[in-house]
Amino acid sequence: MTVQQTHHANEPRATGTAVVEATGLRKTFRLDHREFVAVDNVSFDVLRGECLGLVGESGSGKTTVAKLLLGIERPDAGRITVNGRPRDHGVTKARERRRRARETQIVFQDPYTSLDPRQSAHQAVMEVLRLHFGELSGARREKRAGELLDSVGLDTRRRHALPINLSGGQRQRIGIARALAAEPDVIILDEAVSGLDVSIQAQVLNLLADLQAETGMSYIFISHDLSVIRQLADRVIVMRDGTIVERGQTAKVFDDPQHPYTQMLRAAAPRPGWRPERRAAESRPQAT
Ligand SMILES: Nc1ncnc2c1ncn2[C@@H]1O[C@H](COP(=O)(O)OP(=O)(O)OP(=O)(O)O)[C@@H](O)[C@H]1O
Repeated sequence: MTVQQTHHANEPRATGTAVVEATGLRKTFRLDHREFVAVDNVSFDVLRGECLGLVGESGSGKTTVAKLLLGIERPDAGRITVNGRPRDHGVTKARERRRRARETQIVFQDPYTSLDPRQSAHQAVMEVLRLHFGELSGARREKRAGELLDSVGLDTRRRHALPINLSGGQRQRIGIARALAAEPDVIILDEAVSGLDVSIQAQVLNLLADLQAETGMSYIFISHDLSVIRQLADRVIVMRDGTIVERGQTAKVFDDPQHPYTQMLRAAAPRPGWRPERRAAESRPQAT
């Protein structure tokens, strides 16, 4: 096991209302003049207040599903609705883009590339607040920025530092604070804790669970790491080569996987007691 257990794992929170509904999604790319199917016949919903896990090896189509949901990629077939409204691709009107940003936000794996290197955490959050809550006074927005940065645990000194002077975990917290600032219905977390040290990973997962309990928003949590999915996701979808091979309540799918691919993923995942450092020490030549 690479991360500690969080205290919120798999507590039922969802309300039963679907925020996101995806039906029959298909996405192909052209590679070397050949058609390549990245996502094929993928259907799922995300309930209000739930965390849906999307698990699968690299290249299984998880990020493509996220891009389809955000409207960054256009599906070749299928339909996506968010809060009952179809999510068509290629929206150009600023007002519609803003409305969508209030519905869905994404936090990427590498916060460094998605953050503006010239902006501090405070400035990044203020920018989102100005965009979405222009009707609030400057003082109210300042107060809200302070609350958001408090909630992700960035202290006064760090919230005014530039990203280059922060650790990976601290930068990830900026990404989360910025996503939260829009008060979205759904946050997509795409390998959002994968690059972090184990202890920081556990802190960020706990933070996400706490924030979800407070706000009732939904998460789509994308990861190739079964142990982090197990901690946060109520339900899980297992993807392989662009298709869903298994789905269900997270504990049930991981404790009793039915599909050979899920069984293989589980067998390949590090278990409690697995200590890479011990293996390394064992194979290291003895000092003389
Ligand atoms: N713009 C694109 N053009 C061509 N092929 C693409 C494009 N985007 C994704 N693919 C291909 O589609 C497949 C699915 O990619 P995707 O990024 O969705 O997988 P993933 O499960 O998120 O993997 P990872 O965990 O490595 O990000 C991969 O084989 C990828 O190379």
